[in-house]
Amino acid sequence: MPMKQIKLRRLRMMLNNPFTTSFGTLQEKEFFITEISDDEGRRGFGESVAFTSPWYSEETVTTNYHIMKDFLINLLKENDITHPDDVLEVFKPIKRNHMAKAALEGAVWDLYAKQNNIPLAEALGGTKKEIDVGISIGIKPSVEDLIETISRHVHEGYKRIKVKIKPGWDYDVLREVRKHFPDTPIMADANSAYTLEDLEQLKKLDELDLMMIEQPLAHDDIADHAKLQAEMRTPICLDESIHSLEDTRKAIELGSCKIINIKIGRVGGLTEAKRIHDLCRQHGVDVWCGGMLEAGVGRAHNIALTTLPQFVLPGDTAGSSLYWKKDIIKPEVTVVNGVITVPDKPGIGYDIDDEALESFTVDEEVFQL
Ligand SMILES: O=C(O)CCC(=O)C1=CC=C[C@@H](O)[C@@H]1C(=O)O
Ligand SMILES: [Mg+2]
Repeated sequence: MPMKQIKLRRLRMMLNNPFTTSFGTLQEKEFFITEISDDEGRRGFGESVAFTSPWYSEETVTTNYHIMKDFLINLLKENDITHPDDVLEVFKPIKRNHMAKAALEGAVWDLYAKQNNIPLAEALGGTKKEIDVGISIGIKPSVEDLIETISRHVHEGYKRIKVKIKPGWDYDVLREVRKHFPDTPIMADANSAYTLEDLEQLKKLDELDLMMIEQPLAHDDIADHAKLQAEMRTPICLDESIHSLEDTRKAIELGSCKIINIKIGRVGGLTEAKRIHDLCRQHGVDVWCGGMLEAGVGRAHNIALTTLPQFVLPGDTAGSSLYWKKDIIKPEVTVVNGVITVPDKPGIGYDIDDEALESFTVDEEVFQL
């Protein structure tokens, strides 16, 4: 694959609404937009998803920069890439740092699709023309506030509502939510806030007919989740503890979950995401695409991945305007009645709004390949 140069841009964007999880509140997002160009002037784009502090995983915006600049870009320089799937292999000597790897691999995939004049979704083997999406709601100051927010999004047509929970903000809150929305698909995300000592409290959630409970136990656990799943009727979905195809295989073998949330950044890129998808398909494990409060480029990658057939549950890729006053792609991602129409232009399918991109850039650096 012809590749000429890489540009790393550090961006800073304000979220429209603060996002609160069991770890704290996020108001601003800092991340990298990676751009790989070829001699013909084609440009492939990727987006890093780590946060500024390591609360979700060990990676941060700064570790992403260090790993890309000091290791991964050199590996791209030194190795021939004939297909984007090669990138996973080329990056193998570097342990973990999946979000840094995915940020560069995503740009290679977009460039490849553009060089072949096909949509990224098609390059990945996806077939859906439309995808169903849900929305993730952060922890709110009061139950009334939460009910009001859910009500707004249910009326907008989002296909499922994800509510963040933590000890002290779980069963009673969800019971109220269920009372107000008896027929809405509702799920809970605990971001690893519980242990097996909370078994009785977690089992109470079985009454509420939730679609699933996401990552109730430790961020690095697969074994205890298997014990919990054996005790609960509600499907468990793993997020934080699935980093690879191998993790997925073990989780399936142990019965740690019935559903997997695939995040491209968390698993090291689109190639690994696709492999995890394929294994889940073989085993009848449902998957959906998670979100990391992405700007337009990351959002476009999520949409392309979601066109694969085993993404049978609505993902977290909501419309751009819920997150940003202005996004960095044109047009922005729009959701109508909980559905996104997959773009059919080559690559990620959305144009980059260069003016917006420039306006959010705080730093940039160019590397020749
Ligand atoms: O809207 C989105 O992009 C999804 C938001 C969301 O639920 C999450 C974003 C980032 C970290 C987590 O708190 C979380 C998740 O765990 O899925
Ligand atoms: Mg989660």
